[in-house]
Amino acid sequence: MDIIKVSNLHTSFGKNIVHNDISFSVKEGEIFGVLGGSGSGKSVLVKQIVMLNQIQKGTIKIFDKDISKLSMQDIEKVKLDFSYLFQFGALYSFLNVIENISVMLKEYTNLPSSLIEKIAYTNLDIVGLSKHTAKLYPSELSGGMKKRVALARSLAMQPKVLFLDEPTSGLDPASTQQVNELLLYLKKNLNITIVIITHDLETIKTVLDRFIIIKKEKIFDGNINEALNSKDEFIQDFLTHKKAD
Ligand SMILES: Nc1ncnc2c1ncn2[C@@H]1O[C@H](COP(=O)(O)OP(=O)(O)OP(=O)(O)O)[C@@H](O)[C@H]1O
Repeated sequence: MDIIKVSNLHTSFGKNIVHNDISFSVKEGEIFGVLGGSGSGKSVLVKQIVMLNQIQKGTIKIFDKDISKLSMQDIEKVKLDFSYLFQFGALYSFLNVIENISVMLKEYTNLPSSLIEKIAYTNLDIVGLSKHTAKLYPSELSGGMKKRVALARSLAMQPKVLFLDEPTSGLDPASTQQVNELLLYLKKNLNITIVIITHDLETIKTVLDRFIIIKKEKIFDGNINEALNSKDEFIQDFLTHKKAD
């Protein structure tokens, strides 16, 4: 089943044409990548899907519903099924780890605080952090740990679709590998669809089920083997990082 279906999307800012007739779909349960060089419109595209940016031309369907035709009530409902982790998804510096993970639950649910704490600890465990980290403040965490806490906060609301903008940016290779393993673990153990913006070759090769590459137009749609077999020079350069940044 298609969870997201983007059709004939056109986006421009003044004379800057960012998306020229982009269509693709994301299937339930897959880890899907949105790839492209810097400024190619990846973030704008994902923000249009999560309804933070306006669609100028074209349609986006979520769970088979055209998002431009949703009622305010439906928009709120769909937004609860989504979790969007920004590139620099900052933690609240004045809250400890477990409080950071609980923030959304406190704001958007009426659950008793004892249950919220339980859910927060469960998600701390899911992202591979021990309960000894629960009372630490963000300034006491490594970059990789901060990413895990931000991920735990996103997962706490039990989203159907998780959107991640550069989940491994700024991490060393070992932490990158750990986050990649975590994403595969989430896919296997939680019933979740993940859409990732990434430049990271390791993530592209080991984590993504399928991906698109955009460069105004969609220039690729498929899996890593298909991409590696492509005769397109841009795609080959992209996959060897000559053009990814
Ligand atoms: N609100 C806006 N007004 C004008 N131009 C915008 C706006 N938002 C984005 N852009 C332009 O749209 C283009 C795509 O931006 P976007 O942030 O989606 O790129 P990206 O592919 O995510 O880049 P990066 O990999 O560097 O994060 C850029 O040229 C950017 O300057």
